[in-house]
Amino acid sequence: MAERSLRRIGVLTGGGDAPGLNAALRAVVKTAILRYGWTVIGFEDGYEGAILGRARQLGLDDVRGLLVRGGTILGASNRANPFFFAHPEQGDTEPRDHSRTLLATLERIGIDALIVIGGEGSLSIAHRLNEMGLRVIGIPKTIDNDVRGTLQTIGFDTAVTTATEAIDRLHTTAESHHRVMLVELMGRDAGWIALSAGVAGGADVILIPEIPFVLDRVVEVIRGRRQRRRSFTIVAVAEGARPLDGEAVFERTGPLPYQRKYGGISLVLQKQLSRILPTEVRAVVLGHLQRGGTPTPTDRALATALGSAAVDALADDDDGVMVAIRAHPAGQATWGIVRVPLAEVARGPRLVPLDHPLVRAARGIGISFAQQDEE
Ligand SMILES: Nc1ncnc2c1ncn2[C@@H]1O[C@H](COP(=O)(O)OP(=O)(O)OP(=O)(O)O)[C@@H](O)[C@H]1O
Ligand SMILES: O=P(O)(O)OC[C@H]1O[C@](O)(CO)[C@@H](O)[C@@H]1O
Ligand SMILES: [Mg+2]
Repeated sequence: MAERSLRRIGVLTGGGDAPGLNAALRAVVKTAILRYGWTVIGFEDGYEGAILGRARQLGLDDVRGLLVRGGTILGASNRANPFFFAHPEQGDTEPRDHSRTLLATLERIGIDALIVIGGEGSLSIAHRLNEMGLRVIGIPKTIDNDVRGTLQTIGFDTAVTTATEAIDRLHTTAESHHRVMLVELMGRDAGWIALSAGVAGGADVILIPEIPFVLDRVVEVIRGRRQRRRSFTIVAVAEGARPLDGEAVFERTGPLPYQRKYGGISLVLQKQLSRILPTEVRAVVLGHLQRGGTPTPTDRALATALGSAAVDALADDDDGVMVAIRAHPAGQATWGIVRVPLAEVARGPRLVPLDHPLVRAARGIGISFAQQDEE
């Protein structure tokens, strides 16, 4: 039987943490033990633990209470990349390719297959390791929701819930003080959080990386609202948003193209708008509040379904795939689980399509994206 051929599986949580990671770990461990009788080894701090051999067995007692707990009991890392890693015990002064070190570590610990719970970055790494012969199953998690092949990632719903609540709160104070409030939301190169929370929170302007903005258009919206006796304006800004004639605001964290840390666009806009407008303009960077705290019921359910399905995929002898959420083709349920090749996931981040129904609806109700040719 397939389930007897796999006895000892590894699991790690890569990239930034996200609410629901622990719920996914719980589902992996419980399904592996209760349904298949396997042993589960958890690697600490993402790929770092898999390279350095920092690992521990996870039993049923270790995952008790995890459904509602934010973060990840294994620790995470959004820096440790086995293909570009400075090994502390091998005297590396510069990062180099340690993918073979990782494979040797897994072999030494006796891992048959690895479940990688990660975002687009960690799953791209998982794809490369799979090409080198490691048996891998991916689970999509990231508050950014930027993973190809799945409708939704674990953590996104919680981040949008937190961001929406923040916009709701900013509304009342903005209105009382007749201010322009800019709220900067995470998401890297994708605008999913800003779009979803912006629409759900009733923002007046939404700036996302997929639609480069024109500052004059933002000014026009604020002035237009004042003329209609709306004395305040809420602007939801994705951290990766960029002006049509300029660049996003980020720091480089390394030489590779994806080694960027976004943040600060709302403060730049605050200064620019303050120079032009008589109105008071304030900026709020919501930051890691979006990644913290207990997962929403939706994220708990997705994490449980995806975690359990990843173990089933291994039991079916599947390999090199990510378990994903798709609209249910037969329509008996609102969603179903499919398996998507990691090669597809590694093609790059999933950005907001310009014809997305939320973009259309936002425009329909008068929300501005500050686009150059906007009506
Ligand atoms: N396209 C890529 N190919 C290979 N490695 C990547 C890629 N993008 C990012 N990485 C590396 O993968 C690791 C994790 O990436 P990243 O920080 O983007 O997290 P993630 O898995 O996408 O999750 P999250 O976006 O939620 O933080 C980092 O070491 C990063 O340098
Ligand atoms: O925790 P750090 O290293 O500041 O990373 C922040 C980044 O991670 C994310 O929260 C998740 O990918 C992004 O939205 C954000 O740009
Ligand atoms: Mg990512």
